Amino acid sequence: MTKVYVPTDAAARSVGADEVAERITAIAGVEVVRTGSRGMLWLEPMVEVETPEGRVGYGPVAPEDVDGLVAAGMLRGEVRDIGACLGLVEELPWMKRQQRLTFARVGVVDPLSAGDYTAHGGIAGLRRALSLTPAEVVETVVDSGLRGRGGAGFPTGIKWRTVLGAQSDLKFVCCNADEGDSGTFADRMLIEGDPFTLIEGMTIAAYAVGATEGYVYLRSEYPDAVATLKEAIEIARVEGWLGADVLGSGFTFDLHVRVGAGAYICGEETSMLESLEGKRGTVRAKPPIPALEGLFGRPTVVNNVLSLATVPTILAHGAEAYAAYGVGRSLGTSVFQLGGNVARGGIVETAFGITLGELVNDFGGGTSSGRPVRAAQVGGPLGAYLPVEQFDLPMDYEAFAAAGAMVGHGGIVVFDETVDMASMARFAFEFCAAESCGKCTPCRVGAVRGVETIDRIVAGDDRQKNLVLLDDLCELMTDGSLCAMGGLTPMPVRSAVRHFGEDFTT
Ligand SMILES: NC(=O)c1ccc[n+]([C@@H]2O[C@H](COP(=O)([O-])OP(=O)(O)OC[C@H]3O[C@@H](n4cnc5c(N)ncnc54)[C@H](O)[C@@H]3O)[C@@H](O)[C@H]2O)c1
Ligand SMILES: Cc1cc2nc3c(=O)[nH]c(=O)nc-3n(C[C@H](O)[C@H](O)[C@H](O)COP(=O)(O)O)c2cc1C
Ligand code: SF4
Repeated sequence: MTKVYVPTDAAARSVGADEVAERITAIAGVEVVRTGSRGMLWLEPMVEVETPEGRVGYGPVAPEDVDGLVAAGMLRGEVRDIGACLGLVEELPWMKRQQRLTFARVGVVDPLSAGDYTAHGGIAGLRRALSLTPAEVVETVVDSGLRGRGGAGFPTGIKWRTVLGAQSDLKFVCCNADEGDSGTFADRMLIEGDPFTLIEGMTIAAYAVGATEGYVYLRSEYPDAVATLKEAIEIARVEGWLGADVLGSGFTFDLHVRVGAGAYICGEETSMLESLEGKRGTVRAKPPIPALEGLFGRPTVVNNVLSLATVPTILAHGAEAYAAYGVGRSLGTSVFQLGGNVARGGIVETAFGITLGELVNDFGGGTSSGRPVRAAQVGGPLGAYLPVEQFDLPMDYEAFAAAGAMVGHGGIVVFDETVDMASMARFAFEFCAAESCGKCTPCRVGAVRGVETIDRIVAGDDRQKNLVLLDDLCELMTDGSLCAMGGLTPMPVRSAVRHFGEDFTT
């Protein structure tokens, strides 16, 4: 029987996936399977067709297309490529060129089927972890080279080693699923498409450091992810993957979901901890680091969704297998996210070392406007703007840092030649002014003064003097801010001035 996979994630549903599924279900001889999204963003749901001979097509299908596709024989497998059928031929190679480890099951399995999960390799990592000592699990993660996928790139295993070594009667694992950065959506897609992987990763983390309780701090803007994760946790408890005696090992760990309230700053780990404790989300000074004094003052692992969701594959296949991907100190794969003015937006999981240009042009297909690409902002709203002349930069934490940029969470937002970089720099300050927690002066006041300074530069008011003032302000915010909100806002500003200075004249 022909199987048609129709995504269930929020983005796909917002463009009619439920109706597509309904219409296709009515066709004899076709089974509809709802999975998470494969990760390609389109204005129609990306549907995949599989016949007994294998996968025959992957492409966008709007509800009103279904009847036409049936008439064309596509759903009976007579048309080999659904993309070609719709005049779009790029999608299948786009998927095949990826190296999906963290996202291996996303778009393949029913997100809430425990049977599907184990049939596709789920729980193998947890079983392996439970056969090792906690210290051995930690060292496996250290050896894999995994670095924090939330943006800062701190080695995950080293963080866990600190928590393991801390003496306390109570320890926690907290997953940062606040995903506040514009142009990032991988955390959401992972949770909506393969939630058990995150649960498994958190359970392994808890075993490794000696924690008994975990929290997922999930943004309220993701109601589908909240519902999916809560249901997955219930199922995991029934399966014995969580609870008083995980897989009969005697180890106890349970997990709770806490929903944020729309503050970007609550993605900063110490604000997130304050919020989890029921307080207003403001930044705590570090040290002490959360690894030593985190949630309710106890040693706490704080990791991003993707850092935790990558741990099961590392445990299942070994540190060496994971570290075989990547370059330099940027090992493994990263889940890059293409957005903005790009022809084919979506998730691209590949080994580190791929260039920015390959991602934007080969995977992304250039701009959606058809005009030439002018710049990409990498790493969210606090990341640098890179001109096309720098698109041969490899996606590598150190190479980006050397270029005055950051890989961050792997979000890439593309702009065409019509972008005005002075207004983008102004926006960086505006964003900081709106999202600042207000605790320290360089950020709270500096962001407002930054907007005014850029306005004077663009108006041609004492331009040279104000450019110097802008540079001073950026230096002060970088060095004097309590957290990376104020500390990194100068990065997009300075990169815009450095690479696109012509936009700052009247
Ligand atoms: N994902 C998003 O939506 C988003 C949004 C805004 C910013 N960011 C990212 O956040 C980053 C900044 O985050 P940050 O301020 O938490 O970075 P950081 O460098 O202060 O910390 C990174 C992580 O390493 C831990 N750590 C640091 N030193 C340690 C040590 N010696 N031992 C154990 N653990 C240690 C920290 O507790 C934290 O968990 C930026 O680079 C940006 O890319 C991400
Ligand atoms: C303003 C600000 C917002 C942040 N938002 C997020 C976020 O939404 N998700 C995230 O994982 N990390 C975010 N971070 C980074 C966290 O503070 C922290 O470094 C991360 O959760 C650690 O996990 P990792 O080591 O697995 O990346 C943010 C940092 C700052 C300064
Ligand atoms: S840099 Fe901004 S967000 Fe961070 S503590 Fe200071 S005021 Fe708050």
